[in-house]
Amino acid sequence: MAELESKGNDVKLKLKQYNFQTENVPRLSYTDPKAEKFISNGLPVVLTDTKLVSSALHWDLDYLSENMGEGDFSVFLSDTNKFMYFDDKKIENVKDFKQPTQMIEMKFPEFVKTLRSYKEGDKRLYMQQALNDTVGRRIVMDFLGFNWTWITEQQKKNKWGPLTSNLLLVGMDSNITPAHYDEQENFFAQIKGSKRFLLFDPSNFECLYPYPVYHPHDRQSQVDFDNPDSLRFPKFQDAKAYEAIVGPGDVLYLPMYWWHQVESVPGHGTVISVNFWYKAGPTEKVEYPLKAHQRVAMTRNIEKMIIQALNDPNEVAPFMQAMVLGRYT
Ligand SMILES: O=C(O)C(=O)[C@H]1CC[C@@H](C(=O)O)C1
Ligand SMILES: [Zn+2]
Repeated sequence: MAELESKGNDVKLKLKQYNFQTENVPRLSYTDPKAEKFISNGLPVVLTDTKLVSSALHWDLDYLSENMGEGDFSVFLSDTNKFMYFDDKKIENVKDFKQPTQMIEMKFPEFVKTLRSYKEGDKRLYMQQALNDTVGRRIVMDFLGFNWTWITEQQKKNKWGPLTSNLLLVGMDSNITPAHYDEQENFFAQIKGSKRFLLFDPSNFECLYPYPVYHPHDRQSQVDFDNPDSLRFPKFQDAKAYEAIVGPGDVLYLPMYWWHQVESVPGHGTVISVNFWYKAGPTEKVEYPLKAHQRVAMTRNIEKMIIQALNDPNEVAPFMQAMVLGRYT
């Protein structure tokens, strides 16, 4: 991280600047009591010394090529540096939906070869694949070497549900995952290269205009951060961002429902990360006023109920407008 800090201004220069203010996410040792407090309060924090993925810090393209085994890996291709997620099960709900990326299955060596032969104008690549039991023995050993003691203690202390997956991310620098939120708790471990996170508290729901729940881009912001449409999205300028830059060995606690845009920092070549997604724990006691993320969860349930009841995504907007316009406005 020192390298990044010493080039503080340079990194800032290389990084895109947006028109919203950003505040830094704290960087703390995992031994700092404040760090545990952030996690238990569902606030983002960068932990600098968990050694969570120390056993994988030697991972690079050659090592992974030799040891990732014979499995197929999901590789996304994009004409731009943006890789917006979409749920292909919801494509039928939206007429003329244009897929922003294509996904192809590749063996790891083939992925590396394609990555290394990339030239300007080619489709950009981003491998995003949950680690599974098809990986080679060395990767299994590295995986077993993760600091499971610490992370399992966090899972228990915060009463989270089970670990659902570890997503391996291998991408080109400058790749961007546009702003979205997930419904799981996440420890995001950086292995090679650096990533910049722009994070927004769930209460920014009104400023980030998520797609409708029935849309393939459910959970993704409709706002193009590079060219925000202030007429359609007037509150975007009020969004309050936090920024975290993570380098090898850093772990970002990314609370569920927190919005995040993830940018692979230019100039570092291949960027490798692994995330740890945990199901949320049970809500023990409902306290009022409801928390922002609980309100978001409520909007999702209401939208799902209306979609199911009307059985036609095109009827949802008129129905909700009829319910609200002139009555609650
Ligand atoms: O871990 C998460 O929640 C994500 O959104 C991952 C999916 C794309 C990844 C990236 O680093 O670009 C981040
Ligand atoms: Zn995410």
